[in-house]
Amino acid sequence: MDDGGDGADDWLDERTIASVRGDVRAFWDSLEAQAAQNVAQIAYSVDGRTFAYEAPLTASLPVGGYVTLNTPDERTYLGQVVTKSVVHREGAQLGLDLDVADLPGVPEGVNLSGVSDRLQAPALEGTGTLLGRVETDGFQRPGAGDTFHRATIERADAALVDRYLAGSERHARLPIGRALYVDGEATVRLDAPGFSRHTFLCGQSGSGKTFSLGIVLEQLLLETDLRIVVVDPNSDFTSLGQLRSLEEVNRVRRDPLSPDAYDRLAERYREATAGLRVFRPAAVAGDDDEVLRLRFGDLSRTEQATAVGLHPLADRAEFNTFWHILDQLGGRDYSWDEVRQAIARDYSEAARQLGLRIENLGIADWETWCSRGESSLLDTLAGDDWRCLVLDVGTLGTPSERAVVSNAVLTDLWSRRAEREPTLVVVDEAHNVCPRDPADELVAISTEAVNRIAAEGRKYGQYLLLSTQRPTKLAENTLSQCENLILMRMHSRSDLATLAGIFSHVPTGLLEEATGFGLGEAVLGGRFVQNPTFARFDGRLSVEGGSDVPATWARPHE
Ligand SMILES: Nc1ncnc2c1ncn2[C@@H]1O[C@H](COP(=O)(O)OP(=O)(O)OP(=O)(O)O)[C@@H](O)[C@H]1O
Repeated sequence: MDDGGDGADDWLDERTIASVRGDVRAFWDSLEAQAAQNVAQIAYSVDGRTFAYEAPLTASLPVGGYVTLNTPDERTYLGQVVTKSVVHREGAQLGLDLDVADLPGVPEGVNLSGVSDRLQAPALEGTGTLLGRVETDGFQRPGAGDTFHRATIERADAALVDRYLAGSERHARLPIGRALYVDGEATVRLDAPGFSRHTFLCGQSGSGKTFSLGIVLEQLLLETDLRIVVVDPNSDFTSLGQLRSLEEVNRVRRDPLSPDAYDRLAERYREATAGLRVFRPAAVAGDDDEVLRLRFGDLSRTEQATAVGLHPLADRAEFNTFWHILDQLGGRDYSWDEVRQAIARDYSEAARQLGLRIENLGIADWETWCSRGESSLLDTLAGDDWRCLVLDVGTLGTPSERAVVSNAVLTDLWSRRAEREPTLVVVDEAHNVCPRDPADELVAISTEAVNRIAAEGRKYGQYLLLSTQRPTKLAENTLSQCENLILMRMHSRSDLATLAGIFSHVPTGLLEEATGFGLGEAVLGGRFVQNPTFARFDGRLSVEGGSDVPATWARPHE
């Protein structure tokens, strides 16, 4: 730009032209804004199962959210948005014919006629699932005849969503929280029979897995008769039988309980947890707990040999001596002390080596072992005077002790499969019990035991609920047998891709929402929900066990 001397007129001309350009741009922008506003909010379905929609950019249609679709022939459907993307639609071709010749400062010969361009209108496009045709008495599953064109689409009313989520009353339903992306309150309930499939609960640290698992266990106790065994590595469920105070219950609930409702609930919870037995190591067991102990004879021969680190070929002589000593003890009710005494009475070199091995490994010092006459955890498991067993393995002294207890329980449960007693086996931090790459022989045994239940347990009434932070840490065979998914906050794209491969009944677009979840939020998929459902877990009743360290260290300094 030349702005000096005789060029002043040119400068004026350019400024005028810039101003005209600005006006034209503003006019154009206003046309595009109008075009964007005028995008129709409509949907169509060509198969009666799914729908596609378009909507203005500002329409509030979150992925996972519920929508109602009203067709021109007055049918109403409830749907769920599964994908959403922004597209730039081509609008009308507009031509400009501006007469600028008379504007002051416009040089002769400048002409703005014949300028033409195409309007661009950004819009939302996406797809969804048709969940049901709304009838006066409920929802009809849509079929091939449920196709439509140009239905209106808008966010569904909370009452309608609540009605849909209430499901059928033919079987127990477990209220676990509130539906997400609903303008109002809609309760999410899990279908109790869905727990006859294995369940995988997954989310990164601090996403609320343990809290949510607690809610699921409380509701299973309250609403069903399913037996539950919890392998609890962080002492998180040792207080499962203790109801929070009314004030504490209401602190973690959206809809507060009245004192009367709390009293009624407390009574029901007392009854539901009457058969709850918490087993903890002797050093930490309280008055209401039982001592977590095993008899050495409870273990299978393989577990016994693995516990003392013996390999049948690499340690031929010691292994053989050990085997003979156990044979001589006979039966299965011998204690660890008796095994040690029998080894001490044997003066062979192999027995001496065996004694040294046991001493060096420190196995004799494990607090897990019963003395003769003391009852073992497996005695309780064999009886029928329990409803739920919580095994606080986390407080045991060594990883080997934890593995031996988990192995004994899992192997024993499997050996009782012919009893066909429906039992849910809950393993928190499951990557320690059935990891993808077992670190040692003891963990290899527990991995195998969980794999067995995962593969064949269902037909004997043995169901798994496995919780962990990362799916890739869990044994692949086990994970691939899980049908139910509770996915909480998860940032890792590769972990989400793994889940998408296994839980293909949950659309990938819905799984990806997990990257933005807040505390306690989850997407639920599988047999215990009618369709993938977004929820915030809400309403924990019992006291949390191993709580996080409070962040008092981060208080601002005075
Ligand atoms: N839905 C919820 N409502 C209120 N508080 C919650 C909720 N979910 C979790 N919390 C609280 O958030 C904290 C972290 O939750 P939690 O221990 O369940 O996370 P986590 O995913 O199990 O973590 P980690 O994998 O590290 O054990 C706890 O103090 C818990 O009380």
